[in-house]
Amino acid sequence: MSKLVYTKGKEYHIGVGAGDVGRYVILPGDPGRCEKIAKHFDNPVKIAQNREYTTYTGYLDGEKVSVVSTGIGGPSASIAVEELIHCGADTFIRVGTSGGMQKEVLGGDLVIATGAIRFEGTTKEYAPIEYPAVPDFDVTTALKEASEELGYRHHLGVVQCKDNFYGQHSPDSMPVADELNSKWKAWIACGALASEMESAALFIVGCVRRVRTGSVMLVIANQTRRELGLEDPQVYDTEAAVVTAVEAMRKLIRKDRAELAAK
Ligand SMILES: O=P(O)(O)O[C@H]1O[C@H](CO)[C@@H](O)[C@H]1O
Ligand SMILES: O=c1cc[nH]c(=O)[nH]1
Repeated sequence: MSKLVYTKGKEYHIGVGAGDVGRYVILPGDPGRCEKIAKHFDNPVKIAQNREYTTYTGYLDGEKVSVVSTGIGGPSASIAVEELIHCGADTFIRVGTSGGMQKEVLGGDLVIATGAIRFEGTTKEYAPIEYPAVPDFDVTTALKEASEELGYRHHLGVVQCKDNFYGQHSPDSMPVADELNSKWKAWIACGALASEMESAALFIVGCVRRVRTGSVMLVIANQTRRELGLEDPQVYDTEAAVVTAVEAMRKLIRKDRAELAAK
């Protein structure tokens, strides 16, 4: 496979190379969330910043771990994951924000994805649409256990991914309003918990490249509740999702070590 090279030994977009990042990587969308996540690592060091991709590397339980922002949407998220795989990473947890879809999914809750609706373009260039976007079972279990132990209100289930943020929030302003509205209604009827933009790409790249992926999202608000005239608490502090992802990563590191030691 041919590889573009940004500077010698560095990946073209993320600007890092083998040895700069750990096997274990936390992936926020927002570059501004990286420093906050890196504060949970031991000895965090800022490694690179290029386009929407900011990278810090540090340690958890003595294991090298990194945080790399993906930017918004499937195209930039898939690039980050592909290039991190080139650098040796194989375990990824997305820490994002999302909008609640079911009325019991409140602002401030966490959503741990068990699957993602592929209403976006990136994954169509990887896999036929019939193939489901699903995370790794062990990563998802680690996220579930971490959120339970930390006592955070959380939900496990399917998330909806799209490319058009304002197609979610102002569907009636779009020429394809009928399609957007009827599908949104169907996804809610099927049980989709929350809407966001990167998990489908992360999960499909994970399946195709045989690496482990998972996602935890803070719910910042819920338009279904607003439409039903219910109270709609709005929460923007992502710390609960960040701590859940960090603790889940610690669990995976310990589990991997125990499995290696038992071999
Ligand atoms: O907060 P992040 O991780 O960026 O995630 C969500 O926020 C952005 C939209 O506001 C999209 O990237 C969406 O997936
Ligand atoms: O409503 C929301 C909130 C965060 N991210 C989204 O994609 N949608």
